[in-house]
Amino acid sequence: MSIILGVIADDFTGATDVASMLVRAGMRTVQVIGVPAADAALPDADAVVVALKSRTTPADQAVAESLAALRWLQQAGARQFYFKYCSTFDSTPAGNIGPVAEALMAALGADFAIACPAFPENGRTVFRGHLFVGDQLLSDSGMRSHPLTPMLDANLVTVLQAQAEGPVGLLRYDTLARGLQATRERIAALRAEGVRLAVADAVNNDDLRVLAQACADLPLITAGSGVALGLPEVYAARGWLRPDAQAAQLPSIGGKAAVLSGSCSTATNAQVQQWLEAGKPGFRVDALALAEGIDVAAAALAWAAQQQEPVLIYATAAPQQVQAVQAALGVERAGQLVEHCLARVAQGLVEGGVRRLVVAGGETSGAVVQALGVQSLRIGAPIDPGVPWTQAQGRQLLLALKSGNFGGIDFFAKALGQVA
Ligand SMILES: Nc1ncnc2c1ncn2[C@@H]1O[C@H](COP(=O)(O)OP(=O)(O)O)[C@@H](O)[C@H]1O
Ligand SMILES: O=C(O)[C@@H](O)C(=O)COP(=O)(O)O
Repeated sequence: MSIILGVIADDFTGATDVASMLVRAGMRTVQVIGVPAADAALPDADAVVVALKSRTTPADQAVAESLAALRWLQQAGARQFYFKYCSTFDSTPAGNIGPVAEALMAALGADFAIACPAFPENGRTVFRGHLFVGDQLLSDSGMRSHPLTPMLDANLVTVLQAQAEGPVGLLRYDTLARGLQATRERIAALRAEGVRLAVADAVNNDDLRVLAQACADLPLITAGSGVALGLPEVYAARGWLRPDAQAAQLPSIGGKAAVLSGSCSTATNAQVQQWLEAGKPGFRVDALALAEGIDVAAAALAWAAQQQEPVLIYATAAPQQVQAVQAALGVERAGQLVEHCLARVAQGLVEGGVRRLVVAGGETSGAVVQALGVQSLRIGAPIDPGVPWTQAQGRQLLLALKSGNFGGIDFFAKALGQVA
């Protein structure tokens, strides 16, 4: 049987987030790492999420990879497509949300798509086109000082218009509140006005469900993971999907456990601090030492081998420390040095018997998963909203890829506790 939904995700944690949303509602979902070979076996699933690492690459590269993912998903028989980006709309004036969305639309012959990063369960809401993180505007939140994609404007219409060639409009909360018919009519009016991408408000899950239904006949949805919450219901109503209550089952896997953290988000900083304050073992990766050529990965692995309990190895640092490192090394070099180090540590840990690994940070997870040679992930139950345990397919290895800003303060211990 061919798949129903084909998702193109711009980073690896974002991919597990949207996959988790689909699995939760009974859609059997597989996440593949990168675009599979043309002759690769088709996963037995209702939805396939292609995880790219295209959020911060040059826009033309992100477009090319996303189009390759689209072609593969089309060949796999997908009936609808979904471009998943971050619930905090992580991007730069050069992209990559606008260019990728427009390229996918062109390839699908679509004249309209919504753009909605809302994920109310995790505090991301869109109101009058402005993105809130909890009670703060995006631009007042910790995303202001993100190492790679600082978000300085909460007005998504402005942010997206700077990245897009076609006109960007707004689909407002008061239309959604009037229900499906009103939303469909507004979409028709926006299309008639020539709007090609419309930022959609959503302040709660009901809004997301209305959006999912209103977009049921559009070839492409562009969104965070939130809108996906309403899709299984749409597909079930069409008779395409029989929800599977076992969709989130993973085997239990014994062996050592560890946590790697390269995210510098507010949430991850608090999670790392809590772990250390609880007296659990932690090793700090010093980015400046990496730049001096010191073999920090080897030191971290030697230290980890001496510990009896699960370890945390982290580069996570407060915004001022990150800025100081970036001033010394440059943003890209600092990021790459840290990612490369944590990826090597992951390889060493797995070689040393670690079978349950939590990784914090999207780019970091991308580097780790690639270094471990993982090709696809089966998605399990969520630990906290948006972060499921996953199993590297065909391997005795469980991975929890945590989006930087997701998870409660005790996330690391909670995650490990669930698969102890
Ligand atoms: N101490 C540090 N100094 C500079 N850059 C860092 C430091 N720690 C981590 N980084 C880099 O910051 C980036 C964090 O991005 P990511 O892993 O996607 O986290 P998030 O999910 O919070 O966005 C990565 O490129 C990582 O290598
Ligand atoms: O939508 C989200 O917030 C996440 O799924 C996501 O994409 C997070 O990315 P990182 O913060 O870079 O992990």
